[in-house]
Amino acid sequence: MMQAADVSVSYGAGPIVSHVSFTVNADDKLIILGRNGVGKTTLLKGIMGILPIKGTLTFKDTDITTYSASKRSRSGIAYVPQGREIFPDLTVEENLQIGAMSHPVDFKNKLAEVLEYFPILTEHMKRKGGVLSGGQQQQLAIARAFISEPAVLMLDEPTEGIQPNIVSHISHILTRYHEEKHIPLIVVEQNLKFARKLGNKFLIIQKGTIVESGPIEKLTDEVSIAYLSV
Ligand SMILES: Nc1ncnc2c1ncn2[C@@H]1O[C@H](COP(=O)(O)OP(=O)(O)OP(=O)(O)O)[C@@H](O)[C@H]1O
Repeated sequence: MMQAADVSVSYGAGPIVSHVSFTVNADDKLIILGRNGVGKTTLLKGIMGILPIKGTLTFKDTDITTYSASKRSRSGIAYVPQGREIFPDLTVEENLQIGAMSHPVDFKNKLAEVLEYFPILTEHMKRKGGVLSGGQQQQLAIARAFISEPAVLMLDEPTEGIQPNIVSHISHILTRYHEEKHIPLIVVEQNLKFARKLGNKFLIIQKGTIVESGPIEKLTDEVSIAYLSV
C-alpha cells in the first residue's frame, strides 16, 4: 500500500531523518516512537510532502516522491498534525467542510457518517473551533481527516495533552475506523500504553534513524527503557 524506501528528510542543512524504510498495508497500524526531537514529526512531514524527501515513496504502486502535499492529499494521504491545527475562528462545521475540500466526497453524507464516530461534535457544529476543549479539538482534527475518506491516515501525537478518558475514546475510534475502512494508520506517539493498545507494529527512531522495529509484541519494557525512557 505505502512504502518508504531509504527516505531522508532535512530542513536545508544536514538530514534530520536518514535512510528510513518501512511498509504499511491495509491491515497495519504502525506506531512510530522515539524521544523528543529525534525526527518523528519531520518524517511525517516528509511523507505528507510538506518537506522534500530523498529516497522513494510509493503509494498504491505509484511513485509519489515528487508529488506536492496537495497532490498527496488528493491521492488519499491524510495527516492530523501535532497540536491539531484546527482553524480556531471557523466553526466546527466549517472546519469539517475544509476536510472535504478537493476530495470527491458528498459532504452531507460524509458528515453524517463521521459524526457517528464523534457524536460530541454534533452539539458544537455552530461554535468556533477555538472554544472547544483540547480533547474536542483533537476529535475535530481527526474527524476532519475522516471526512476526506483517506486511503492512509497519519496522526502526530494524537494523545498529547488529552485527558485519559478521551485518550481511551480516541484509541477506540481509531481501532474501529481501521477495522471498518481497512486502511493503514501511521501514528507518532509517546504514550506507550496507547501505542501498545492501538498498534500492530512499531518502529523506534533515534537521531533520525530506525533503531528498533517489529510486531508490537516486541515493544517490551526492556526496549522501552533502552530507547524511550528519559
Ligand atoms: N523548521 C525547522 N527548521 C530546522 N530544524 C527543525 C525545524 N523543525 C524541527 N527541527 C529540528 O529537527 C529535529 C527533529 O524535530 P522533530 O520535530 O521532527 O522531532 P520529534 O521527534 O517529532 O520531536 P517531538 O517528540 O518533540 O515532537 C529537532 O532537532 C528540531 O530542532
